[in-house]
Amino acid sequence: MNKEKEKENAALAAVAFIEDHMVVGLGTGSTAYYAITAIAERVKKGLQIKAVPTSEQTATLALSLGIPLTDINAVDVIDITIDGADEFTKEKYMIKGGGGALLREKIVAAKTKREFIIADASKLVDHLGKFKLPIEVIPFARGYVMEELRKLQLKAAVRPFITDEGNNIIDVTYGKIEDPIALSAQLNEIIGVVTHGLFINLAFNILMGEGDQVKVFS
Ligand SMILES: O=C(CO)[C@H](O)[C@H](O)COP(=O)(O)O
Repeated sequence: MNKEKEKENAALAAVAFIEDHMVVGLGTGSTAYYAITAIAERVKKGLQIKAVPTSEQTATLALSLGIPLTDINAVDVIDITIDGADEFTKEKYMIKGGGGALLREKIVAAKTKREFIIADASKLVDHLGKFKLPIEVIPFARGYVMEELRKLQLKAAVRPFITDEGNNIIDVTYGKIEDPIALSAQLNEIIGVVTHGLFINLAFNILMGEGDQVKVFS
């Protein structure tokens, strides 16, 4: 079974949870794309939802497909969000932000009752860290944060990319993250860090396409 079919199967399984009048968070990336197009098909057939996009890229896509959007600050809660991940463990720890949308993705996830993460089977890992960890920093703090990471003897590189919030991203090579919870707290302490790509206790279910099945991590 190819990776694209696994992504699509996971996306379709998640989209089935959406009901009329829900507020739906729309993720960013190539896996979320399958969910967004499937949601658009249901909207065309009469599904009534309001959607909150996690990036400008997703907002543009959703609008082009006729999905009605709303402002995140105009809703109290998001019922369901469907988003991708760069890596995840069976404990539902994740690295996100490969596409640079981590800040809005994390805010949307925090405001969501049921966050469905969709992925193909290649994203499941025993330990996080093979994927470089994105850290979003305000531009003024870029040099300072790079220096702090150097002091920790970490390999870090500024990504040639500006986020939707006008910030920079530093990608850090860890190899293996032994304790994601401790690392998350440590990174949050660095002045100038807006957020990082470790998502802990934010996924409700992870739906992973594997062959022609969809495996659920809950
Ligand atoms: O966090 C993300 C974007 O910021 C994406 O969810 C993540 O990069 C996965 O993308 P893809 O589905 O294309 O592999």
